[in-house]
Amino acid sequence: MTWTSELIRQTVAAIRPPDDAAMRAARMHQDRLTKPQGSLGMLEDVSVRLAGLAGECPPPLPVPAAVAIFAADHGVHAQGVTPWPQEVTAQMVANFLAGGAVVNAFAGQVGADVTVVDVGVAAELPEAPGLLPRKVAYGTADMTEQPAMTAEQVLRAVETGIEVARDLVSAGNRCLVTGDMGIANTTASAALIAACTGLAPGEVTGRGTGIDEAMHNHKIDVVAAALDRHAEPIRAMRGQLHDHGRVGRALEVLAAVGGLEHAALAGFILGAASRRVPVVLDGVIAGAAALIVAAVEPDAVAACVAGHRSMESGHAATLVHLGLHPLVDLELRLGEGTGALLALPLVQSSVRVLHEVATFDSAGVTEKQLDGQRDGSA
Ligand SMILES: O=C(O)c1ccc[n+]([C@@H]2O[C@H](COP(=O)([O-])O)[C@@H](O)[C@H]2O)c1
Ligand SMILES: Cc1cc2nc[nH]c2cc1C
Repeated sequence: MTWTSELIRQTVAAIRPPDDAAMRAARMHQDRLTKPQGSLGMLEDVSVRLAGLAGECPPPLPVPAAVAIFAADHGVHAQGVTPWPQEVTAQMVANFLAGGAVVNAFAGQVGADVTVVDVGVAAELPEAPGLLPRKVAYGTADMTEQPAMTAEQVLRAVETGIEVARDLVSAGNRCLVTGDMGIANTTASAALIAACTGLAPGEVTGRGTGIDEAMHNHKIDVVAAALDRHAEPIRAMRGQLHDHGRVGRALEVLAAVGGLEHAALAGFILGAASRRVPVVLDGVIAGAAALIVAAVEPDAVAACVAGHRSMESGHAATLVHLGLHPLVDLELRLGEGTGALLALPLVQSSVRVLHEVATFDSAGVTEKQLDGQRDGSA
């Protein structure tokens, strides 16, 4: 069985490590700007990381930005892991396209374009402006019974994400934002997070859209059952050194317990990284996809900015594992791309500082005095 494709291979091969010289230049430039050194806190780190990604200082302004909402359904829904009926996925897609969801309000507020991608919604969706019909399957299979996706399906979904990233960048976008919609996708996310981090299902399985304790306990058991069934590919991925098989091993785990939107999001992140364009991650679903990306190509994480920390348990551990620091923490647990969109102006502001803020020299502002200068002895 082939667990990679020419497009995926080329995309991964194009990903480069961050450029040290550009990062050093950005750090030095930050230190010359008219502000006390380090006073922009985490925003300075974001600007330095984006300089490393772009390979130049200052990096391009991450404007304009576009959010891609990958929508799909999940066979594991049949296990009773969420109180919401599966048709809500398709209904929310219609709501996104009509402009009536929270993601539309937030995208409007920050000037981001919205694209909705049907990568695996169980229902047939009518054509509509703003909808990319890229259905790979009518939802996944139940991961407690068999792999959620076939090899062919996971590859097509990853390729879809790569192509969406490529097309949004070709259209002029300089920042990509992840969005997702899929009833039951927090169960698949928990399984991916447990598989990639080695943490126990009870530590990474959250309450999703809001479930009671009994359903939460059952959801943990469902995640544990899926991990047991697919223990072999998970062990193979976690035991691997960085050899040539790492892409296939990670994608086999993604196929076993992931969703079609996770696969497309993984491709979207890889596509952004290969084009050296930043991608702002939303919550636990994008985080789970990013863990697979890190297993495929660790350097791709340099393209990622963690927009926020979701309330969903498992997301905090995911960010620690990725080495990413969330920009905002507003106790959100909505998905759609909402947390990432709120963080977008912070990312953009961090880079604008490198472009526009005067230096002490150019503005004629006196710099902080050294100890010796203050007491007149130097
Ligand atoms: O982004 C998050 O961290 C997040 C946390 C909880 C729920 N969600 C959203 O809620 C849906 C999945 O919830 P559930 O309970 O059906 O698994 C899906 O459409 C996600 O976008 C998203
Ligand atoms: C109403 C609703 C909106 C959502 N947006 C993202 N996931 C969602 C889940 C539900 C149930």
